[in-house]
Amino acid sequence: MSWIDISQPLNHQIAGWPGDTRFAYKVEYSKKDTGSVNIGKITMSLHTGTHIDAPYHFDESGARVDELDVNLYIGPCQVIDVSEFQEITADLLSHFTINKSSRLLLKTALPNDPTIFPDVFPLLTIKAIDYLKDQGIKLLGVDTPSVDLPDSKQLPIHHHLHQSGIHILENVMLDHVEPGDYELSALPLAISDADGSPVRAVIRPLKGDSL
Ligand SMILES: Nc1ccccc1C(=O)C[C@H](N)C(=O)O
Ligand SMILES: [Zn+2]
Ligand SMILES: [Zn+2]
Repeated sequence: MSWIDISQPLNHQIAGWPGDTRFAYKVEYSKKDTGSVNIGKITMSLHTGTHIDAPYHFDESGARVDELDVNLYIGPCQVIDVSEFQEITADLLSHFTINKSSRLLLKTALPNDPTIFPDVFPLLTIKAIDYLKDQGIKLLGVDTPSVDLPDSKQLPIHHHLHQSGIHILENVMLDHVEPGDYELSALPLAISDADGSPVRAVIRPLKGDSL
């Protein structure tokens, strides 16, 4: 089975977080300059497009990107469709059979348009996070720019996920993905001390017995 890209393309059209560093790419040294090669340069917030949050993003003493276990970001995952709901509650999640893959991707009601920063998007309740913890989830992926409200200063959902041992992957694209069991690869870059990292997130269907 082939891999399916669930990453937002990094280009000049991508919607960044309001007020944060926009994505830019240019050929800083051209083949004409160097006589041999084109050398590109990017400028971006580490929270642009499909990315992971290191706990240090919201907690001064939290782990940095290079301290995170790479095994979190590769392995079995489940995609569930919660797109009928504006709030993701424990009750709603309890109607799905969550498998033991420890990685969960939520396909929410927010349509995938990397060029638009949405005003509102679905959020998890605190009890929903407790439920995911009880189900053994270690990595939660969402198709929204954040797991908290855009103007939140307290970031209750980030903190509660962290306290529950659940790591965060944001801005995946799932509109073209059917719910089901997959294998995920969404490795952060090896950036020392960083608060987050862009990832290339891909999934491929798992056969029934390979969990
Ligand atoms: N760039 C920002 C600037 C200010 C406040 C938040 C951000 C975020 O990127 C939030 C992020 N996406 C998050 O939820 O982890
Ligand atoms: Zn982030
Ligand atoms: Zn976040």
